[in-house]
Amino acid sequence: MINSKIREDKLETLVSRSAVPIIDLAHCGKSLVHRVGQQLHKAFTEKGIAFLVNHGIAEDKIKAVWDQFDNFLDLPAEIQDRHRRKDGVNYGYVSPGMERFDGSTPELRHAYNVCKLDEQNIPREALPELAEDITTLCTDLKAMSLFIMKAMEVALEIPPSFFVDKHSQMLEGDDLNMSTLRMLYYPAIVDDEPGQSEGAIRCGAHVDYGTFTLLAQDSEGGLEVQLPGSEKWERVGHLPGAILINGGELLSIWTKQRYHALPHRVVIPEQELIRTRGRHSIAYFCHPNNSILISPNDLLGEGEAKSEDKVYSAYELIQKKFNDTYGQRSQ
Ligand SMILES: O=C(O)CCC(=O)C(=O)O
Ligand SMILES: [Fe+2]
Repeated sequence: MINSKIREDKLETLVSRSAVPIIDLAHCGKSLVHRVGQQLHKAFTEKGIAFLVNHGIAEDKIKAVWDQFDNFLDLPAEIQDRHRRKDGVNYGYVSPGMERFDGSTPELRHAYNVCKLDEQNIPREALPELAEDITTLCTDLKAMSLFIMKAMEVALEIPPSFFVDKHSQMLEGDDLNMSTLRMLYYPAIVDDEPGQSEGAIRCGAHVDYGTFTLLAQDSEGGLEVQLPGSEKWERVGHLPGAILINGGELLSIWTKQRYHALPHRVVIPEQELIRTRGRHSIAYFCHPNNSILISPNDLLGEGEAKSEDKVYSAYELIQKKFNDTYGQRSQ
């Protein structure tokens, strides 16, 4: 009996194989922005993913937001309904089954998107502490994103502020910029419950749409990625306290695919014990301002030929993606 259960400590992960680059954001010695830039450049070109450690965002701040999202999910349905994501906007509550990343399989997860720190985006009235905790975390993640952009500018040898200027309206509202803090809760899997059949998924395979994503996940596991050049799904694993960064599609277009947009998904854990527990994560999706034109010719390397492809704005590119994900349901 015991043999039929897969033990967590026996599972091979990218963390257990030391296959994910780890980037230390603590300042020591050489100029921080240069070192981080070089390490990010290597990580984005070779793997599309890295762990950021010593990033200065206390674990308590992240846990506080997870706890507050649990409180939201305990609210009466009529209060939750008032905060549902509506047609044409990105902020608000998305209940299980509303998103379909692969176009067909519904996601078994609760999500709450925040694109601006105001009453409309955050259920402040229902949960004043949630508003406070989200505001603190958003401020930290935004600052961290801006630092990462500066490091990327140095590594790519492009004009200072190239990225920072194009992301100047992060968290000023989805009408200006689609950057989003997304709280996520994947409920425990109860076998035999309708909708949790074979083929069910916590989050279907996709690449993130924007510039890059910062992801804080708990220790429950389930996140899998396809590393560049491979179709094999590999478990990421858990590095305590680390924040994961993965490249998005816009960054990949911008860099003429030199930086990878990493396919990823969240599966239902194989281990019986773990699947009966819920999983929390928080993603901060970093996007350029909606009006920015994303041209692969902006960052041409020496001697590289110009692309003749049609140039779209960040807004046009993301709308196309949203239509694929939410289908006719909410977009
Ligand atoms: O929950 C996670 O770990 C990943 C979520 C994700 O990839 C997404 O929402 O885009
Ligand atoms: Fe994602």
